[in-house]
Amino acid sequence: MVLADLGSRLTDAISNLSKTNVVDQEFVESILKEVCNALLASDVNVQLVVGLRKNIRAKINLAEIPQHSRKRAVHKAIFDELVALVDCKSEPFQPKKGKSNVIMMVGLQGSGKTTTCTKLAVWYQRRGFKTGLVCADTFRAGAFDQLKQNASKAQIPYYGSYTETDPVVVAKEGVQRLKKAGFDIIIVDTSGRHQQERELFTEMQQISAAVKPHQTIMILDASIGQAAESQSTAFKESSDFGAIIITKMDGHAKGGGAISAVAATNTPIAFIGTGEHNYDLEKFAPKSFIQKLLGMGDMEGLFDQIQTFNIDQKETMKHIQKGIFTLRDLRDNMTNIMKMGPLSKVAGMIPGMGQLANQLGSDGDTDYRMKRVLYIFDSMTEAELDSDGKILASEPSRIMRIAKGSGTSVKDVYDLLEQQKIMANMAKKMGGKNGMLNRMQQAKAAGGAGGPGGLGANPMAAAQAMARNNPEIARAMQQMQNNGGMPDMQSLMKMMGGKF
Ligand SMILES: Nc1nc2c(ncn2[C@@H]2O[C@H](COP(=O)(O)OP(=O)(O)OP(=O)(O)O)[C@@H](O)[C@H]2O)c(=O)[nH]1
Repeated sequence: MVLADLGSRLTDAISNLSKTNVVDQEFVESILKEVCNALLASDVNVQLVVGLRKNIRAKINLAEIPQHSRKRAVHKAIFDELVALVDCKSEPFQPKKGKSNVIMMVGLQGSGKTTTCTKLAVWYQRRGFKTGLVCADTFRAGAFDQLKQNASKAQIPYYGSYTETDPVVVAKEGVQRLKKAGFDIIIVDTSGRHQQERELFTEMQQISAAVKPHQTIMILDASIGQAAESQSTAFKESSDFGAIIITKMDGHAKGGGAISAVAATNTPIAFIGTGEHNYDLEKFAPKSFIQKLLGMGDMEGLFDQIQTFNIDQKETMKHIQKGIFTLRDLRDNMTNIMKMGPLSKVAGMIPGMGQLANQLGSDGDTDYRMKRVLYIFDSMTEAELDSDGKILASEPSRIMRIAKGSGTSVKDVYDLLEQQKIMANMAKKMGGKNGMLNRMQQAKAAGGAGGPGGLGANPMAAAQAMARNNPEIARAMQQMQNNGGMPDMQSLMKMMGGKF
C-alpha cells in the first residue's frame, strides 16, 4: 500500500471529526497539528506544510460557519489543501492511437527506470496501444538482457543491440524500425548515471535530438524525499516536454515528500510506481491519490478501469434482477476483477475498502488464490457453471474430481461453493418481485432516483430514494454528511444486509 503510515495518520486525525460534538478553534488546531506532523514525518518540506496550515486556517472561519456545518467545512478544507499539495497544475502528454508516440525514459542509476519501461509498456498495451521497447542503455552491462527478459515476460516487442556501443545509434535505429512497423507507443530506455546529473542530461539531449520524443519522462526514486525538488527543477529546465514518474512509492515513507516537492515545481507527475510487478504502476491524479490515501476510494478511477477493460456485467445484472446468481456469474465477476489488476489495488478504489486493501497487501498472494479459484471453475462442466451450485455441493464424487482436475483440495472446492451460496442468497434477496432492485425502481418511479439503470446510473440519487423508504439507510447517509465524507462502506453494507 502506498504511504500506508501517512494515510493512517491522516485518516486518524480526520476521523476525530466524527468523534466530537463540538468543533471549536481548539479542536481545529489539534487536528491541524496532527495533519502537519504526519506530513512532516513523510518528509514533506516544512515550508509547504506551513503554507498548507495557513491556507486551511484561512478557509475555516468558525465565526461564519454554523456548528452543524463545521465538520464538513473542516473536512473539505483539509481535503482540498492536501489535493493542492500534490497538484502539479499541469497535465502530462496524452499519446494518440494510430500514430507513433515516442517516449524517452531517463533517470539516475537504480531509480527503477528499466523496470518502469516495461510497466509503462504493459500499461499502454492493456489499453489497446501497439507498444514496443528500445534499449538504448549501452552503459550498464546487462541492461539489455534485463529489458529483454522483462519485455519477453510481458510479451512486449523490443529492440536492442549487443554490439553497438553508441546509445544514440541504437536509439535512432530502434525508433525507426518500430515506427516503420506501425507501433503506437515506442518507449526508449536510456542509461542511468550515478549521481551525475549533468552527464545524464547531456546524453538525454543527444538521444533526444536523434529520436525526437513526444515526451521525456524522468524516473525518480521516492526515497529521495524532498530532494526531488532540485532534480525536478533541473529536469524541467532541460526538457520542456517532460513528466516525472516516482517509483518505489510502496516502500518508502518519504514518498509524500517526493510527490509534494515535484508538484511544487509544477512538473507533471505522470505515474507512480507501487511495486516490483508489471501491474504496479498507477496513473497519478491528485484528487484520486488523496482519496485513496484517506481510504475514501477512487470511484472515478474505478469507472475508468471498468470502461478501459470493457467490463460487461449485463448478463450478471439480468440474472440478479431475476433473483439468480450462478457459478458462471461468480466466475465472470472474478475474471473481470482480475482484468482490472491486483485485488489490493481494485479494493483501494472502493470507498471504505482502504483497510481491506492494506490487509490484502501487494505480495500477489490474494491474486494467486483467486487464480486457483478460477482453476476450480475450469474443471466444472457447462451445466454445473450454469447452476447455483446446490446440487454440486451434494455430490462428493464430483467435488473430488473437480479438486483433482484443478490441482486444489476438496476443502477449496467446498469453500468456493460456500461463497457461491452467500452470493446466490443475496441475489435472491435483491431480485424478484419484492427484491431491492424492484423496490428501487418503484422508488425511482415515485421520486426520481436517477436515469435509466437506477443504481448504476446515479448511485447517490438511488441511495437518496432508498433512504426515503428506509430509516437505517437514511441514518447512514446522515452520518456520511456529518462526517463530511463517505461512510465506512463495509458497515453500510452490513447495515443494509438482511434488510432486503
Ligand atoms: N518496491 C519497488 N521496487 C521497484 C519499483 N520500481 C523499480 N523497483 C526495483 O528497483 C530496482 C532497480 O530497478 P531498475 O529498473 O533495474 O533500475 P534502473 O534505474 O533501470 O537502473 P540502471 O539501469 O542501473 O540505471 C529493481 O530491483 C526493481 O525491481 C517500485 O515501484 N517499487
